[in-house]
Amino acid sequence: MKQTVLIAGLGLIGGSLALSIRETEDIRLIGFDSNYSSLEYAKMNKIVDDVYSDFGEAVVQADICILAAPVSVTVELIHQLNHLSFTNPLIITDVGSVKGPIMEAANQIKSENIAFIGGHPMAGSHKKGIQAAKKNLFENAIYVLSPTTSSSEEDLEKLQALLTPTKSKFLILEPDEHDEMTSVISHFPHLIASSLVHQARKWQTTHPYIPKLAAGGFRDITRIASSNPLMWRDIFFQNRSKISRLLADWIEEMMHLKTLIDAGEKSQIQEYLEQAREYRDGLDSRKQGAIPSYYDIYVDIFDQQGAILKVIELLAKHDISIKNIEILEIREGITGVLRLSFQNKNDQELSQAVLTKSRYDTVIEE
Ligand SMILES: NC(=O)C1=CN([C@@H]2O[C@H](COP(=O)(O)OP(=O)(O)OC[C@H]3O[C@@H](n4cnc5c(N)ncnc54)[C@H](O)[C@@H]3O)[C@@H](O)[C@H]2O)C=CC1
Ligand SMILES: O=C(O)C(=O)Cc1ccc(O)cc1
Repeated sequence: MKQTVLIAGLGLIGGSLALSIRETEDIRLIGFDSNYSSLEYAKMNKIVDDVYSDFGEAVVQADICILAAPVSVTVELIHQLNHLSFTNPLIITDVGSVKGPIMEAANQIKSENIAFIGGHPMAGSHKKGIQAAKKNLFENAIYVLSPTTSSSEEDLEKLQALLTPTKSKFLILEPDEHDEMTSVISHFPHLIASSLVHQARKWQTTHPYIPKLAAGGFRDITRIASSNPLMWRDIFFQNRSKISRLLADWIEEMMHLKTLIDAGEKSQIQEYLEQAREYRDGLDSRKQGAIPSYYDIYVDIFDQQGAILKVIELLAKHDISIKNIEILEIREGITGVLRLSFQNKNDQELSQAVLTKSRYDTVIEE
């Protein structure tokens, strides 16, 4: 019998999940969103079979429901469940970047027919909305699952089976442990990235060349500051106690660094940098990182008109999808370097073969 799967919140993450599971046999995929144009887009592009603008009407039909709205909305939707009646078993999961408040709301679900399993696919982008959704967004990413006392082993297996087409890697975590770790490796770095951008903006008033000088390093470390402010506001608010603790630690760490800098402690500063480099280099993010790094290739190009386009066209001809492109260095008349990022090793290796055949110099850093 066909299972009905509801995705509540058809944005970047909900839309990407829909795209990766929609070809599964024997499921009817339905979507709910408060934004009418997202519903229309999802229906027009056959991302889901049917759309609903009323959560209650949609969720009572579902066998599995994925809540993919902002964290605070997800909490509200969970509370709404207590005003509905469920006659058949229903597995509910979510995709929220913070688990604590969502699991707290889930613990208050009254219906015995609902099994709740927290979830968080650890991949995304700075874009938002269903138009930015991608079928392979979660490939190779960690997908955190947090079962509750309301869910059985069989429920967990059913959910994992549904999510298998995402090609992500499941990791079972306690919600609090999840929130602690994501505050360190995702939420807090985001705050710092935004603060660095603010610092540069302040200095620009007296140093107008700052934007021209902002090179690869500044761009690398502040990339995530270009993400969706509404979503991140919600994340900071929902995980504020953990983030505040990290801020206090960070301020202490900065004070320590200031002491070293003010005292001109060369050797201690070098040791600090060496220790950081050692730890950073040891993080083999492809094997153990929560947020996977992409598979990169560095390509030498010459500063000629259309040089970048030629590389892109060459790869497109071979149906290779590029996840990200960055120009690392290009000055007039001089060789530049393009960093191309791919979703998986296969695309990375295929691209290298294609580019080498066309006489490009490429490097893959191990
Ligand atoms: N963007 C990212 O990189 C990642 C986001 N997440 C989590 O995924 C969730 C969704 O984020 P995105 O898809 O990026 O955001 P988005 O802004 O692309 O999508 C959110 C969707 O929720 C809908 N929505 C907002 N309020 C609603 C309401 N009251 N009722 C019904 N629908 C409503 C919006 O119309 C939109 O379609 C968030 O909880 C976020 O923490 C998880 C992993 C990565
Ligand atoms: O693009 C990046 O580096 C991200 O940080 C994506 C991301 C954003 C939010 C999440 O909860 C998980 C992953």
